[in-house]
Amino acid sequence: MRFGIAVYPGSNCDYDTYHVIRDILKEEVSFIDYRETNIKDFDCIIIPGGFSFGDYLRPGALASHTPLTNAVKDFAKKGGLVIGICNGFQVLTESHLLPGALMPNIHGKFVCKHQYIKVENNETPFTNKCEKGQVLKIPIAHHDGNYFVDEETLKKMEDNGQIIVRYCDKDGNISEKSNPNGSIKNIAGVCNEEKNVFGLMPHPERAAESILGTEDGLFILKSILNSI
Ligand SMILES: NC(=O)CC[C@H](N)C(=O)O
Repeated sequence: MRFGIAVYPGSNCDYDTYHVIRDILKEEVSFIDYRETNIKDFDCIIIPGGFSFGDYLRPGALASHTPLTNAVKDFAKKGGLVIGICNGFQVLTESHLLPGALMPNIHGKFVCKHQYIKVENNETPFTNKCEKGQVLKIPIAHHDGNYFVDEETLKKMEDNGQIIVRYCDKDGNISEKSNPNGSIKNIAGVCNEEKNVFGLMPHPERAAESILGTEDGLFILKSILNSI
Protein backbone atom coordinates (compact mmCIF):
# COMPACT_ATOMS: atom_id res chain seq x y z
CA MET A 1 0.00 0.00 0.00
CA ARG A 2 1.32 3.48 -0.85
CA PHE A 3 0.97 6.14 1.82
CA GLY A 4 1.66 9.84 1.23
CA ILE A 5 2.34 12.15 4.18
CA ALA A 6 1.42 15.81 3.68
CA VAL A 7 4.14 18.22 4.78
CA TYR A 8 3.34 21.88 5.45
CA PRO A 9 5.72 24.42 7.00
CA GLY A 10 5.31 23.65 10.72
CA SER A 11 4.23 20.01 10.44
CA ASN A 12 6.13 18.17 13.17
CA CYS A 13 4.71 14.65 13.34
CA ASP A 14 5.58 13.90 9.72
CA TYR A 15 8.79 11.98 10.53
CA ASP A 16 7.21 9.97 13.37
CA THR A 17 4.43 8.96 11.01
CA TYR A 18 6.92 8.12 8.25
CA HIS A 19 8.92 5.95 10.68
CA VAL A 20 5.87 3.98 11.75
CA ILE A 21 4.61 3.36 8.22
CA ARG A 22 8.05 2.39 6.87
CA ASP A 23 9.71 0.60 9.81
CA ILE A 24 6.78 -0.84 11.77
CA LEU A 25 4.12 -1.47 9.12
CA LYS A 26 6.75 -2.04 6.39
CA GLU A 27 4.67 -0.24 3.78
CA GLU A 28 5.62 2.17 1.00
CA VAL A 29 5.57 5.80 2.12
CA SER A 30 6.73 9.21 0.91
CA PHE A 31 6.46 12.83 1.97
CA ILE A 32 4.38 15.21 -0.15
CA ASP A 33 5.25 18.90 -0.21
CA TYR A 34 2.32 21.30 0.33
CA ARG A 35 2.89 22.79 -3.17
CA GLU A 36 2.48 19.40 -4.87
CA THR A 37 -0.75 18.55 -6.70
CA ASN A 38 -0.12 15.14 -8.23
CA ILE A 39 -1.22 12.58 -5.64
CA LYS A 40 -3.09 10.12 -7.80
CA ASP A 41 -0.64 7.26 -7.18
CA PHE A 42 -1.27 7.09 -3.43
CA ASP A 43 -3.73 4.74 -1.72
CA CYS A 44 -3.95 6.80 1.46
CA ILE A 45 -3.01 10.37 2.34
CA ILE A 46 -2.02 11.10 5.94
CA ILE A 47 -2.20 14.69 7.17
CA PRO A 48 0.05 14.60 10.23
CA GLY A 49 0.13 16.58 13.45
CA GLY A 50 2.00 19.77 14.14
CA PHE A 51 1.57 23.49 13.78
CA SER A 52 1.06 24.02 10.04
CA PHE A 53 1.78 27.66 9.16
CA GLY A 54 2.30 28.35 12.87
CA ASP A 55 -1.42 27.74 13.63
CA TYR A 56 -2.22 31.21 12.14
CA LEU A 57 -5.10 32.27 11.66
CA ARG A 58 -6.62 29.20 13.28
CA PRO A 59 -4.95 25.77 13.39
CA GLY A 60 -5.28 24.22 9.92
CA ALA A 61 -6.81 27.34 8.32
CA LEU A 62 -3.88 28.30 6.09
CA ALA A 63 -2.96 24.71 5.25
CA SER A 64 -6.52 24.21 3.99
CA HIS A 65 -5.84 26.69 1.16
CA THR A 66 -2.67 25.11 -0.25
CA PRO A 67 -2.30 23.35 -3.63
CA LEU A 68 -1.80 20.00 -1.86
CA THR A 69 -4.94 20.30 0.26
CA ASN A 70 -6.95 21.25 -2.84
CA ALA A 71 -5.64 18.06 -4.48
CA VAL A 72 -6.57 16.11 -1.32
CA LYS A 73 -10.14 17.45 -1.61
CA ASP A 74 -10.39 15.99 -5.17
CA PHE A 75 -8.72 12.77 -4.04
CA ALA A 76 -11.26 12.42 -1.20
CA LYS A 77 -14.21 13.20 -3.48
CA LYS A 78 -13.11 10.32 -5.70
CA GLY A 79 -13.16 7.97 -2.68
CA GLY A 80 -9.44 8.08 -1.75
CA LEU A 81 -8.61 7.33 1.90
CA VAL A 82 -7.56 10.35 3.97
CA ILE A 83 -6.65 10.38 7.66
CA GLY A 84 -5.92 13.60 9.54
CA ILE A 85 -4.20 13.31 12.91
CA CYS A 86 -4.47 16.20 15.38
CA ASN A 87 -3.40 19.22 13.27
CA GLY A 88 -4.42 17.03 10.31
CA PHE A 89 -7.94 16.77 11.80
CA GLN A 90 -7.94 20.57 12.07
CA VAL A 91 -6.91 20.85 8.39
CA LEU A 92 -9.77 18.52 7.42
CA THR A 93 -12.45 20.51 9.29
CA GLU A 94 -11.05 23.80 7.94
CA SER A 95 -11.20 22.25 4.44
CA HIS A 96 -14.83 21.16 5.01
CA LEU A 97 -13.87 17.58 4.28
CA LEU A 98 -15.20 16.88 7.77
CA PRO A 99 -18.07 18.60 9.60
CA GLY A 100 -17.57 20.72 12.72
CA ALA A 101 -14.66 22.71 14.08
CA LEU A 102 -11.84 22.35 16.60
CA MET A 103 -11.87 25.19 19.09
CA PRO A 104 -9.33 26.02 21.83
CA ASN A 105 -9.41 23.57 24.77
CA ILE A 106 -12.01 24.64 27.32
CA HIS A 107 -9.36 25.09 30.09
CA GLY A 108 -7.14 27.21 27.82
CA LYS A 109 -4.12 24.90 28.24
CA PHE A 110 -2.11 22.68 25.94
CA VAL A 111 -2.84 19.09 27.01
CA CYS A 112 -0.22 16.35 26.51
CA LYS A 113 -0.88 12.91 28.04
CA HIS A 114 -2.03 9.36 27.44
CA GLN A 115 -5.78 9.25 26.90
CA TYR A 116 -8.32 6.44 26.60
CA ILE A 117 -10.73 6.49 23.69
CA LYS A 118 -13.64 4.20 22.88
CA VAL A 119 -14.35 2.86 19.40
CA GLU A 120 -17.98 3.68 18.58
CA ASN A 121 -17.99 2.45 14.99
CA ASN A 122 -15.70 -0.33 13.81
CA GLU A 123 -17.22 -0.56 10.34
CA THR A 124 -14.90 1.95 8.70
CA PRO A 125 -11.63 1.66 6.76
CA PHE A 126 -9.88 3.12 9.83
CA THR A 127 -11.35 0.96 12.61
CA ASN A 128 -12.13 -2.45 11.06
CA LYS A 129 -9.38 -4.11 13.17
CA CYS A 130 -11.02 -2.85 16.39
CA GLU A 131 -13.92 -4.32 18.32
CA LYS A 132 -16.98 -2.12 18.74
CA GLY A 133 -16.64 -0.60 22.22
CA GLN A 134 -12.90 -1.36 22.41
CA VAL A 135 -10.93 1.03 24.61
CA LEU A 136 -7.61 2.24 23.15
CA LYS A 137 -4.82 4.05 25.00
CA ILE A 138 -3.36 6.70 22.69
CA PRO A 139 -1.52 9.97 23.46
CA ILE A 140 -3.04 13.39 22.86
CA ALA A 141 -1.06 16.65 22.50
CA HIS A 142 -3.00 19.73 21.50
CA HIS A 143 -4.22 23.20 22.37
CA ASP A 144 -7.20 23.27 20.04
CA GLY A 145 -8.96 19.93 20.36
CA ASN A 146 -12.35 21.07 21.59
CA TYR A 147 -14.59 19.59 18.90
CA PHE A 148 -17.84 21.41 18.19
CA VAL A 149 -20.63 20.75 15.74
CA ASP A 150 -24.18 22.12 15.62
CA GLU A 151 -26.98 19.96 17.04
CA GLU A 152 -28.67 19.17 13.73
CA THR A 153 -25.42 18.04 12.08
CA LEU A 154 -24.46 16.08 15.21
CA LYS A 155 -27.74 14.17 15.07
CA LYS A 156 -27.17 13.32 11.40
CA MET A 157 -23.60 12.23 12.13
CA GLU A 158 -24.74 10.02 15.01
CA ASP A 159 -27.47 8.42 12.88
CA ASN A 160 -24.98 7.81 10.08
CA GLY A 161 -22.26 6.29 12.32
CA GLN A 162 -19.83 9.15 11.75
CA ILE A 163 -18.80 9.49 15.39
CA ILE A 164 -15.89 7.05 15.37
CA VAL A 165 -14.10 7.52 18.73
CA ARG A 166 -14.96 9.25 22.01
CA TYR A 167 -12.79 10.14 25.02
CA CYS A 168 -13.40 7.78 27.94
CA ASP A 169 -11.73 6.41 31.09
CA LYS A 170 -9.85 3.12 31.19
CA ASP A 171 -13.07 1.17 31.76
CA GLY A 172 -14.75 2.81 28.78
CA ASN A 173 -16.96 5.22 30.76
CA ILE A 174 -17.72 8.35 28.81
CA SER A 175 -18.21 11.36 31.08
CA GLU A 176 -17.12 14.94 31.67
CA LYS A 177 -14.33 13.55 33.88
CA SER A 178 -12.81 11.68 30.95
CA ASN A 179 -13.12 14.64 28.57
CA PRO A 180 -9.68 16.30 28.22
CA ASN A 181 -10.66 19.38 26.23
CA GLY A 182 -14.40 20.12 26.36
CA SER A 183 -15.34 18.38 23.10
CA ILE A 184 -19.06 18.06 22.54
CA LYS A 185 -20.24 14.54 23.58
CA ASN A 186 -16.59 13.57 24.25
CA ILE A 187 -15.94 13.32 20.51
CA ALA A 188 -12.31 12.46 19.68
CA GLY A 189 -12.63 11.49 16.01
CA VAL A 190 -15.17 11.64 13.20
CA CYS A 191 -15.61 10.47 9.60
CA ASN A 192 -17.32 12.03 6.60
CA GLU A 193 -20.63 10.60 5.35
CA GLU A 194 -18.87 8.26 2.89
CA LYS A 195 -16.41 7.06 5.61
CA ASN A 196 -13.27 7.53 3.49
CA VAL A 197 -12.09 10.63 5.41
CA PHE A 198 -11.24 10.30 9.11
CA GLY A 199 -9.97 12.93 11.54
CA LEU A 200 -8.91 12.29 15.13
CA MET A 201 -7.12 14.28 17.82
CA PRO A 202 -5.19 11.38 19.44
CA HIS A 203 -1.91 10.32 17.80
CA PRO A 204 -1.91 6.64 16.69
CA GLU A 205 1.63 7.05 15.31
CA ARG A 206 2.85 7.77 18.87
CA ALA A 207 1.27 4.52 20.05
CA ALA A 208 2.80 1.98 17.69
CA GLU A 209 5.75 0.55 19.65
CA SER A 210 5.75 -1.06 23.11
CA ILE A 211 8.72 1.10 24.18
CA LEU A 212 6.31 4.07 24.00
CA GLY A 213 3.93 2.47 26.51
CA THR A 214 1.17 1.47 24.11
CA GLU A 215 0.77 -0.14 20.70
CA ASP A 216 -2.95 0.58 20.47
CA GLY A 217 -2.44 3.01 17.58
CA LEU A 218 -1.69 -0.02 15.43
CA PHE A 219 -5.36 -1.06 15.59
CA ILE A 220 -6.14 2.08 13.60
CA LEU A 221 -3.15 2.00 11.25
CA LYS A 222 -3.55 -1.73 10.50
CA SER A 223 -7.25 -1.19 9.79
CA ILE A 224 -6.21 1.02 6.87
CA LEU A 225 -4.02 -1.80 5.47
CA ASN A 226 -6.93 -4.18 5.87
CA SER A 227 -9.29 -1.93 3.92
CA ILE A 228 -7.60 -2.00 0.52
N1 LIG B 1 0.01 17.86 17.97
C1 LIG B 1 -0.63 18.63 17.15
O1 LIG B 1 -0.89 18.29 16.00
C2 LIG B 1 -1.01 20.01 17.65
C3 LIG B 1 -2.20 20.54 16.91
C4 LIG B 1 -2.42 22.03 17.06
N2 LIG B 1 -1.30 22.79 16.65
C5 LIG B 1 -2.92 22.32 18.46
O2 LIG B 1 -2.14 22.65 19.33
O3 LIG B 1 -4.10 22.19 18.70
